[in-house]
Amino acid sequence: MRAYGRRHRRWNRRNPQPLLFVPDEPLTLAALAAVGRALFRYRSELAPVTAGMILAVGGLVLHRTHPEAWPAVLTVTIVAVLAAALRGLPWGLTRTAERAYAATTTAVAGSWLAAATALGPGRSPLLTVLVVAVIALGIPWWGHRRRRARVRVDRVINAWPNLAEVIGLTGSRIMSAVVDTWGWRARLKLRPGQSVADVIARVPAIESALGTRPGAVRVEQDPAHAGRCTMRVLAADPHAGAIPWPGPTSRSLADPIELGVFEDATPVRVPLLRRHALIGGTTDSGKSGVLNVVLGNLAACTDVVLWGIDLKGGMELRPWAPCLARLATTPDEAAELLADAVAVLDARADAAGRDNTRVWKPTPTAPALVIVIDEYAELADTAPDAVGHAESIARRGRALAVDLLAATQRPTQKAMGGGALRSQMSVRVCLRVRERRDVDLILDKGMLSAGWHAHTLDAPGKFYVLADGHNQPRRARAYLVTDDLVRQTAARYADQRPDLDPLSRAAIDHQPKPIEPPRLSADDPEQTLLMALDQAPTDGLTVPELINLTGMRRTWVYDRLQAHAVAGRARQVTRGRWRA
Ligand SMILES: Nc1ncnc2c1ncn2[C@@H]1O[C@H](COP(=O)(O)OP(=O)(O)OP(=O)(O)O)[C@@H](O)[C@H]1O
Repeated sequence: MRAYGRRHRRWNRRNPQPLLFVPDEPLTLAALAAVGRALFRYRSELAPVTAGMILAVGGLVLHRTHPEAWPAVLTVTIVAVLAAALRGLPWGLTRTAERAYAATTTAVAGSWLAAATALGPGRSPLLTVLVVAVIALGIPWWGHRRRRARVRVDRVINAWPNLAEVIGLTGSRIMSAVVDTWGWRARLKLRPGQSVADVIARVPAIESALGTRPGAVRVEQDPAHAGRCTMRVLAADPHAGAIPWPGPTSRSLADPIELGVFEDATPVRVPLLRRHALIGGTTDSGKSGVLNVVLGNLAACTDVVLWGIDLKGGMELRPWAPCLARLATTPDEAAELLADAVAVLDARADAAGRDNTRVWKPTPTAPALVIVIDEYAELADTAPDAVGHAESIARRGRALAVDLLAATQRPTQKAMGGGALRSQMSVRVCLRVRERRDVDLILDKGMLSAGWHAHTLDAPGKFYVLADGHNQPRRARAYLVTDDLVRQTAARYADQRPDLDPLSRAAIDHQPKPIEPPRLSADDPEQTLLMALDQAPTDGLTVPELINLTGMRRTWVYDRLQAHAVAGRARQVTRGRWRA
């Protein structure tokens, strides 16, 4: 190209020449350049054809110059086939299918070259065989998912400088990129002055520029360098389906609890010993689901006594009753339970002071006490006295192994009884929230702008976790503990539950009320439900009453009621009240 306007030399700085360019090379050269660029761009797709052409030319040259060299060609082929099949060499292939493909292709290509060296590539049917082989071996190549992904990534890397300019990240560079099971990830080096917050703020623009689905891009800070980050592009959502709970992995409170899995399939392990935990999220975001995973693990720990507070009439925690030493379902019971926990705390603090020990080390004979509270806001509203006790436990409980685990929809100042409690909770699990600002309420100030975008979580059980060892906004999904698994797990570990140590027991100056068993008792909850519906009063029973009677979870009761309604075995008398 050259600048237009040799005839307009009079143009100078004051009267600038319009910036017009015309090609000064012939059209054929421009066309050749375009074809060359296209061949280079599609070099991966064209690789089988290119290989076929190289073989044809190679065969011709060898036949003309060294026709007697075909045994040497065959020997090299055998060595190359063995290297590809056994070691994946020279491409470093690890998968069996890829090694088999490489070995087959090498064997076919080498045999053809040996034949062409001896006989000449023009000898019938060698050319036909070559064309058929290129097509037959090309099909798996063209269809190979990882190869196509790699090509796409290469193109993005090449186009990144332009894309970055459009997105508003001018000067950033992709340093390396790797294709993985779920998509690909790249290490980004930012221009001096740019920060990861700038990249996070531009995630929707990046998704648009890369042409991905919305919500496909994740950005993680490089812990070692403020000007670097990892950008993950997920071709498909690894958390699209529910992940079944594999069963308890902890045997002691000292073991971290496995809540679910991150998007790269690594498990989410959260330490709970000497930590209070807050689980927040809007309604139906999966708070009880996370509580179930935690309870399922704690039920298997022989050094923890579990107490529960569930002011929804025991709807969520009653199924765990066999493993709970106490369950409060009314505000008065909750206040009493927390007061007793403070008494335990005081006794332990006294003992620790006398013995000059700083921390209470949980053992099966001197277990920790974990108090699980479902819907903390309800407690703050209906039992304000209890809030003072909860705050006292939050402030002093960690060293003495009395921990709180609270779930709530919105941990506002009011709901958290002033916020003193929240500030003591060092494990935060944030499920889907309705309003963006709730992210900062549940996690901490500034977390929303730091990339903890819980308002974009799109399925129950998806969460972000902030805890020791988890300070990056990585999405995870909690395991799903089905109602049947809750029942089985609670029944399995019921006999192994430890009692409080004598010191703590003595601190509680009254005999706690035993957990009320369900009024009807058939072994099969399905039978219990049908009996309850049969014997229900004329205005029917509410769902919480049915949960109480069957000992099953809300979702189970709803599902069974729908099924019985369809089969004509149950009907809704008025809204929310059921009978046979
Ligand atoms: N990890 C999970 N994977 C898949 N589905 C889940 C998961 N956790 C919960 N769910 C489903 O989401 C629904 C709501 O879950 P859950 O009752 O735990 O929500 P919640 O936040 O406790 O609701 P609420 O605020 O009304 O008590 C249920 O149908 C449950 O089966």
